[in-house]
Amino acid sequence: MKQAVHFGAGNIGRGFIGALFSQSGYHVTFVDIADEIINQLNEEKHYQVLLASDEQESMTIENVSGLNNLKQEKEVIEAIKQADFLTTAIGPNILPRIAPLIAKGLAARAAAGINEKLYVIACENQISATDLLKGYIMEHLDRDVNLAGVSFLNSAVDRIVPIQNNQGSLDVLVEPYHEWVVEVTEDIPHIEGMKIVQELAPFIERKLFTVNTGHAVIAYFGYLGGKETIDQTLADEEIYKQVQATLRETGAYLINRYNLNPEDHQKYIDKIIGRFQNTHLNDGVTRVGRSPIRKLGPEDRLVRPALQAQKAGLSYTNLAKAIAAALMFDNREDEEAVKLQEMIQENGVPNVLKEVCGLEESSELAIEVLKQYEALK
Ligand SMILES: NC(=O)C1=CN([C@@H]2O[C@H](COP(=O)(O)OP(=O)(O)OC[C@H]3O[C@@H](n4cnc5c(N)ncnc54)[C@H](O)[C@@H]3O)[C@@H](O)[C@H]2O)C=CC1
Ligand SMILES: O=P(O)(O)OC[C@H]1O[C@](O)(CO)[C@@H](O)[C@@H]1O
Repeated sequence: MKQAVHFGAGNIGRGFIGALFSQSGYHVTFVDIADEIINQLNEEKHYQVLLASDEQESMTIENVSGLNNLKQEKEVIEAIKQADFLTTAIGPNILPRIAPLIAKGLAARAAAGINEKLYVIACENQISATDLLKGYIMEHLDRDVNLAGVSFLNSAVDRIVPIQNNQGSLDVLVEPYHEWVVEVTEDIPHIEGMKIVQELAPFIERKLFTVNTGHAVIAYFGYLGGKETIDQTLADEEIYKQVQATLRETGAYLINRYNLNPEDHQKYIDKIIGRFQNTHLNDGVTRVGRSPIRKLGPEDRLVRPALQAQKAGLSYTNLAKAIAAALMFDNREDEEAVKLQEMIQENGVPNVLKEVCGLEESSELAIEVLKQYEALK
């Protein structure tokens, strides 16, 4: 049987990427630090993916097992030796932590003279996540290790999978929509639901700066407004208009940059807003707003489109307002939110804009964000 090794047996791992491999006839070995999930995968050997829709369809995901990367290093290395695909959905900040073990697996493959193809794909909300992962792996590999059969492919993943409200069960509730786009310039085995493109940039920017920007706007304004979930927040007319105005700004940048058809792009935006309104998902604003330091990074969903819009002479006021709202995300349960608020308390917003967002104090965007921050306060 063909083999996929997937790091991260969480929501996207079980509810999206692992499920597609299983449905494509692969055995999926999930690698995770969560003992409970790993043990359950090995005992039950299957789980359900449930669609968040009126029809409540479900599908059984079989041929799955689990390994704990902290306790079963040898077994993970062996699984990587046998793998046809190695994927991750673990969070961009965790990639450096799993890279040493992946490097050991690749070195073991090379030492055993295994020349079969292995495709490595990081499935994270991050531009060029696989390139980043490759960089971390290379730091732990000797230069002479033969990687001839290994292809590192960048990708964009889009499926809303909320935090699961079913402690003790492997089943995952997911939205019906999904898109997995992989940048490939060679022949690659067919995987159900994987879309192949020659150039990923338009796809990942369109997705990050529409789905993720829109979601972030809802999450941060929803949090400020004391809302619990994304669909509840969107029912607030003022926030709904704020989301639309922000997506008009990212849309103008995307249309200009990638020569998109404006009508088609508006349809794309409308469809995404419809996905956010799904009442079956019960998706919390704190999940969607999680890790604000990462989300405020220079290459991420708020600052990058704002800077690009500014450079292109387009409006970015609403994006600046969203950045200001993100700076106010003071969820005590979120490690990064706590750190962000400490940074603001200790050094002030202009310093955070420089350190976290890469914005000089005198830059037009920093000045606009500060103005919006004061207004929101
Ligand atoms: N949930 C969603 O709707 C979407 C999430 N994504 C991206 O997918 C990635 C994963 O997100 P989720 O599945 O939502 O997160 P999650 O928290 O449900 O899953 C992450 C998994 O990684 C495991 N993990 C953490 N540290 C580890 C380590 N050092 N070694 C091995 N396993 C470790 C956790 O135990 C957990 O099971 C993130 O980059 C996210 O941005 C992308 C699209 C949609
Ligand atoms: O997973 P992240 O990057 O923390 O951000 C949450 C975002 O990711 C998603 O889970 C899926 O794209 C969205 O729901 C949301 O925009």
